[in-house]
Amino acid sequence: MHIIADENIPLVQEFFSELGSIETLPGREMTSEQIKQADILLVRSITEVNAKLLEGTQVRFVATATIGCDHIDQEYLKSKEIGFANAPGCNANSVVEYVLSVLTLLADQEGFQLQDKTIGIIGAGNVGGLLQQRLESLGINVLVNDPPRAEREGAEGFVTLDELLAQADVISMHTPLIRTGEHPTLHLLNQTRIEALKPETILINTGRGAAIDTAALKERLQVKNDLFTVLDVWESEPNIDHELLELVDIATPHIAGYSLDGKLGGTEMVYLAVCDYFGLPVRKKLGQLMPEPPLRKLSYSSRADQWYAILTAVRACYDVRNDDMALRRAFSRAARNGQSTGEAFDLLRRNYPVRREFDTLKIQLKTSQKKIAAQLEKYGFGTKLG
Ligand SMILES: NC(=O)c1ccc[n+]([C@@H]2O[C@H](COP(=O)([O-])OP(=O)(O)OC[C@H]3O[C@@H](n4cnc5c(N)ncnc54)[C@H](O)[C@@H]3O)[C@@H](O)[C@H]2O)c1
Ligand SMILES: O=C(O)[C@H](O)[C@H](O)COP(=O)(O)O
Repeated sequence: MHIIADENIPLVQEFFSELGSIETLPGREMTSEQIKQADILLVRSITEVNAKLLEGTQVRFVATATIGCDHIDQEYLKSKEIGFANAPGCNANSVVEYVLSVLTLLADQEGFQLQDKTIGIIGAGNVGGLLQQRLESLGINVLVNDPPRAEREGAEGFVTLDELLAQADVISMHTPLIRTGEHPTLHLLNQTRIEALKPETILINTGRGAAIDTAALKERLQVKNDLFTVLDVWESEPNIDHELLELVDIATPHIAGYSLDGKLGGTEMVYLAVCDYFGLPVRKKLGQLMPEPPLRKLSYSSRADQWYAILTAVRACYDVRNDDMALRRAFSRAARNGQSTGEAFDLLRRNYPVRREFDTLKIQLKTSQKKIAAQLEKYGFGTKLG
């Protein structure tokens, strides 16, 4: 079998080489001509997979090593009996840790306690649901809006979008991009809803950029400048709106799900899906291909304060400010040199540094610090007393 894969799918050779020949290509520019001879096409979210790409090829199976599928024309695939898989939940924990990094940073900077805030989650699937669990275990009040789930499971435990927007101090968006149907998310936060946001609301979007109307958000920020905004995803990536970038407080290049753990999990999931589809034995396991690196250790004995321990641990693992700075620097450099900022956006994503998840950091504490250990564990860190 001939397999064509996006060049940014880690361990693709290691997982797939026994199944056939592998060719890797830049995902943004993949053409029908290039993939003509492929039996299997492995993509990430930057490749539009539709009739234009697949017509005239012999592709029999498409897999995306991502959670989101809005770049795939699944109806077309069905009509041509081409198999399909994505990687549900593969990087959910990474996104949750991104949000925790944002929240702890803001609480520290602005001097508030997370337990005093109401956090509204829009879209409570793998990512939003995990975030809800993590926040509730920390004693934070959470409101959830997810109409498809509310219809299936009953309204209890859910609020309407307008209730959430009116009550939440922090809004975290985790919806897929859905353009049609009963519950579309395209410009879910439209002008009216953006205007209705309470002053000082913290708005975080790690779902898909087009769930927010960029023009309306820009207008609110330009006219009132009274929101705190955190955007990881943008309309028209990689050619994002420069004025909006200047206006938001934390700006990152769609890397919330980019922990190494999340990316490799995505590769493993699509490998398993290919084996299943073609009835092939599963011969590779992530653990064999990438033995766990030794746990990193952090000693925490200097201060008895719980909050300081949390900040230290979160920052040691993932500090969102580094990604914000990298994006702004890359854009200034590109503008100075007359280069495309779209390319700079993609380059940052392609060369993203290794980021490990919270459970790979073990925090050594004194036996007297049991309470701190318990709190750190709720964030997902490993701890060791004594
Ligand atoms: N920034 C990143 O790096 C990153 C990483 C992973 C996923 N994502 C994005 O996050 C999205 C969500 O991921 P997930 O794993 O939780 O997906 P999921 O499919 O498990 O959950 C999505 C949830 O959104 C709900 N939903 C659908 N329409 C809605 C609407 N109109 N209003 C409110 N809720 C609605 C669904 O019912 C579902 O519960 C993905 O589709 C992807 O686009 C981004
Ligand atoms: O949907 C997803 O899984 C995420 O948005 C993922 O992080 C996207 O990464 P990309 O495919 O753009 O590299």
